[in-house]
Amino acid sequence: MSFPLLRVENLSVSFTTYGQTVPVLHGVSLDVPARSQVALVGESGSGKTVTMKAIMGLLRQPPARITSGAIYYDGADLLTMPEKDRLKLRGTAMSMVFQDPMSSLNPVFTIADQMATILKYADRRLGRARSSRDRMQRVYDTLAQVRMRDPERVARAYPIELSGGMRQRVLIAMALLSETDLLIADEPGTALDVTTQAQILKLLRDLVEARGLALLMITHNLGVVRETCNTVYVMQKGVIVEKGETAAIFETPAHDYTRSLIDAVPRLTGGRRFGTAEVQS
Ligand SMILES: Nc1ncnc2c1ncn2[C@@H]1O[C@H](COP(=O)(O)OP(=O)(O)OP(=O)(O)O)[C@@H](O)[C@H]1O
Repeated sequence: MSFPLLRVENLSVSFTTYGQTVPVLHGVSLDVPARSQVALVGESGSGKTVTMKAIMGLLRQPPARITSGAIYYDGADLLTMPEKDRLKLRGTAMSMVFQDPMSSLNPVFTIADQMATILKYADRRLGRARSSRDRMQRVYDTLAQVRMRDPERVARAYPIELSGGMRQRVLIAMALLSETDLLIADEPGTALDVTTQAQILKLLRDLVEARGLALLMITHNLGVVRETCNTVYVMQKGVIVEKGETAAIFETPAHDYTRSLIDAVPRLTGGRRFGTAEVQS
């Protein structure tokens, strides 16, 4: 059997709180082939974050419990492999870009400190030797790759000294530090104004394409999907209700729920789409 880079197969998860068990994912399956850009879209509470956490091994069990399924990375089941092998993959083969830069960056350390630490751990996990000078050079180079004009100044800064857009770019740089094959992005730029978010999404798409990475984008916004992904999985109440090429999904959505997500797409140009009519603000 040939596997895509990432395959989630028949994944079911439930949560037990106050003695009550509530299933939240019901047999979720999705594929992310190498070098593809795939979106998992659904409204708040549909189960996107739980899916992402299960993939990254960040689901706390309990209260969560994976009741069925498998998650294959490069053909190996992440759910049954020894924890040390899984840790090796996280932050090296697959990395995350989080949506909220302020809570993902440590306010008391400079950007350089935080990036160098990530690099140090990635090097250690991969058994790679690198001097601290080489490490700093790599930090500057990576900041330049996310289009920071003055990487050395940014590296010296504390998170509070940077704008929201710059902080989001730092998070992308952090995810790129390791030679990752798969980037999982959780609504990057959501907290930013639409123009800055559009720049962040373009940057992400350019980097993913230039480096031949696979991208799994998690979002509630089909507008973000249109900017970044070729394939879409639509999730509702823990079930994948529709899957298809992005253009086809926008053209002929098969599911009522998908149609309602399309109708709710905020325009990056300002304005909003209601049905087929476009209203400019
Ligand atoms: N720790 C938890 N304990 C109990 N239930 C949880 C927990 N985490 C998530 N859930 C439930 O799982 C379901 C899916 O939540 P999830 O966070 O994956 O949604 P989401 O699609 O990512 O939403 P959002 O876009 O708001 O982040 C929700 O019903 C939520 O209440």
